[in-house]
Amino acid sequence: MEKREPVLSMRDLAVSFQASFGKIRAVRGVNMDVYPGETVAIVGESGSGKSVSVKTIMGITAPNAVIESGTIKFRFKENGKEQVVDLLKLSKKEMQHRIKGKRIAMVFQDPMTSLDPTMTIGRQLTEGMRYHLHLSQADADKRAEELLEMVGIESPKERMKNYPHQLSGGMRQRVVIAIALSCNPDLLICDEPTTALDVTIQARILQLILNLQKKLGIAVIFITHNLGVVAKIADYVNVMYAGKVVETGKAEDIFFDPRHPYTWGLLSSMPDLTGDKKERLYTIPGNPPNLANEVKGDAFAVRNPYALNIDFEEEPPMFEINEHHQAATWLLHPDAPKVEMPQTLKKRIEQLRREEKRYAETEGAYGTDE
Ligand SMILES: Nc1ncnc2c1ncn2[C@@H]1O[C@H](COP(=O)(O)OP(=O)(O)OP(=O)(O)O)[C@@H](O)[C@H]1O
Repeated sequence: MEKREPVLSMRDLAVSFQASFGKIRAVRGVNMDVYPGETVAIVGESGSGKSVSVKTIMGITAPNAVIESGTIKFRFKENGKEQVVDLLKLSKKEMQHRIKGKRIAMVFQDPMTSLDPTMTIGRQLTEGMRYHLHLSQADADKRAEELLEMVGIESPKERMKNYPHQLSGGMRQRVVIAIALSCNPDLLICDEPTTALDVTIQARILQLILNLQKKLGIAVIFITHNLGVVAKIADYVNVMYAGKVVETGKAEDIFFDPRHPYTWGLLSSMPDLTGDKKERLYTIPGNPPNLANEVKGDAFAVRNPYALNIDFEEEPPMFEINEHHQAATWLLHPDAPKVEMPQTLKKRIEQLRREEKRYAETEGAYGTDE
């Protein structure tokens, strides 16, 4: 069997920001692999470094960002030949010409940040195709119409003449997705793509991304702090805390066999995990650490009811649970005391399993595409 190679492979990425009071260590050594045709979710509380990690992939970090270390290898075909480049070594011009919008595209939370209010939808859709794919205006127009149709926009010919403000929020995000897909990227990065939309529209946009991902077979990195969303879309999950990935695994590892107490906390505090509205939810005590200070030991220790003495002294390495599941917690050290996840979480996971089974049996879609 042919060896599977990741489309994107991030190693030891560390990014900090220069602030007037010192350095903020926003991303502190992140590894991540994304394979063709698979969806990798990044989850974690606000400020855990999700956005900074993916913005670094695109080379769009803030001017005060400093890349302290790391490599981001990206594999793609160029002129029929396979290429592997370290995105961190490419110039701005090369990123613009060879990668951005062409081979890696991004969908942000607020569609208005990606759309130009002064340009028609048609022009915004065709620009990238003309620049990257060298299509004639007529061919680009034709493909733009097809793309709008694919993302579920009716009367595409008419819509092409509209300006962004003439569309609803949900429609605007569909247009952004169409633009992102217009040059057939190998990797699509979605940073909270549904958060700014109202709940019913959120489900539809999510279903759209899911359908397109399946249909086109592209790799997707999906950032969210909603684990309910992750359960529906992800093949792999990276749980981030204070600038690090603290647990990584297949979706079933993270949802059915979580090992890091932070993941336990996240799963216990997610309201839409099981859909039981009456359930009383857990809140992870305290706040994430201030990354302007040096972190000693495990950054989660002070909030962790299961912390061991060593957690306050030494940072835990990644312990392997199986070949695709790892977690950075001293609880997995062979000498650590046996600690189990909280009973209430165990019950939630059992309920989630039952729901998954029911969902699989009925093949029920949650939300529809239209
Ligand atoms: N330009 C900047 N200057 C200083 N600090 C920054 C800058 N950009 C981000 N940060 C800090 O970096 C850390 C990580 O931010 P990031 O946006 O990646 O978090 P996140 O996990 O994506 O959170 P959210 O879910 O709220 O988007 C935060 O502490 C944030 O305040």
